[in-house]
Amino acid sequence: MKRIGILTSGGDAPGMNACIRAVVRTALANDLAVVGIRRGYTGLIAGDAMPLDRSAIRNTIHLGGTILETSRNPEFYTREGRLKAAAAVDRMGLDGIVLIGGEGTFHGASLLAADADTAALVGVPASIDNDVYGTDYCIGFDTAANCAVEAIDRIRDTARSHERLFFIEVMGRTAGFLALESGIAGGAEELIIPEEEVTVARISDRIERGFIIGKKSAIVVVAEGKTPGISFEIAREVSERLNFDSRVVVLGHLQRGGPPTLRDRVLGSLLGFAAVEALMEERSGCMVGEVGGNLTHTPLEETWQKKKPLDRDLLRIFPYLSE
Ligand SMILES: Nc1ncnc2c1ncn2[C@@H]1O[C@H](COP(=O)(O)OP(=O)(O)OP(=O)(O)O)[C@@H](O)[C@H]1O
Ligand SMILES: O=P(O)(O)OC[C@H]1O[C@](O)(CO)[C@@H](O)[C@@H]1O
Repeated sequence: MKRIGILTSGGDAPGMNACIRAVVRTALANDLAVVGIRRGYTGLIAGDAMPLDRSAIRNTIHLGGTILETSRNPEFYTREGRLKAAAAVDRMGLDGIVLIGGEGTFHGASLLAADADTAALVGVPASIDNDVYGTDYCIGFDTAANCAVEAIDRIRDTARSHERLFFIEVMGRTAGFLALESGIAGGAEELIIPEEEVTVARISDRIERGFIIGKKSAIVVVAEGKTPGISFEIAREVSERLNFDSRVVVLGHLQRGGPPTLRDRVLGSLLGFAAVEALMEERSGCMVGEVGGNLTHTPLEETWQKKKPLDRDLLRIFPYLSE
């Protein structure tokens, strides 16, 4: 292992820069050359790389987003696109690549490894959705969840003052991690997550029960699921059923930006170090993660083929604490 590349792919996540910084510093300390590949798989296909030295990553640990930029690249879904990427990896003379991204990024990486005899590939989980199997937390989740809790706190002030029902939609394409943890921490009255069957009748009944026992306002946290903006329809139906005024707030991309929390900086640093260590141990086709406080290596295929479950205990306590 002499020369490695690093890229960020999929949605940006706060803490990606801490991870890039850790990869660069660990690699340089071990006499490996590092190049940054710009804009995820778009840059990999184009061979768009820049040398990364100590000055490139200095003063970046506190920055949200990704200094390498990122993309969602349609061409990588095709074998032809991935073969172009493999050819570019050869041209760039890379022995290994650290891929920082989510489950889609690792799905693409697994297919790249199957299509071509290419550089060693090691993934680092980074997604505010936290939906990657093989790690308790993904880089970026903690910052996004704290952003959602702050928003819920602010909305609670106005909800209480006006005696209103609010639907707050958080991100999480097919996963309820953000909704569950921010809902518990923000004291939400109800949760709507893709992992659970939910009906307008159930939501309405729960809110009504709260009113009967003396609540004057309520907050429902909704995971966007596959349909961002779904909260507007749900809010309309619940409002009609209860004959009670409601408002909707979609947090959207607000949750993806901002300085990473301590947890995301530490996780990014740890997993960046671990990724370079894995490459030096001649591992390939795996993702580094942290499970139960231990560093782990999970085959890339498992990271997207297996479904990461929500914390059962958090799901169990929610109905008791929300009443
Ligand atoms: N099934 C797939 N086959 C080939 N490439 C894929 C596949 N899924 C995703 N990719 C590639 O990986 C990129 C990133 O995936 P995706 O957009 O799903 O984000 P992600 O890594 O899951 O991150 P996030 O959780 O933030 O959305 C895609 O734009 C595409 O280039
Ligand atoms: O930036 P885009 O392409 O709008 O992606 C939005 C999606 O990305 C995620 O934020 C994950 O990064 C999902 O929760 C959301 O559905």
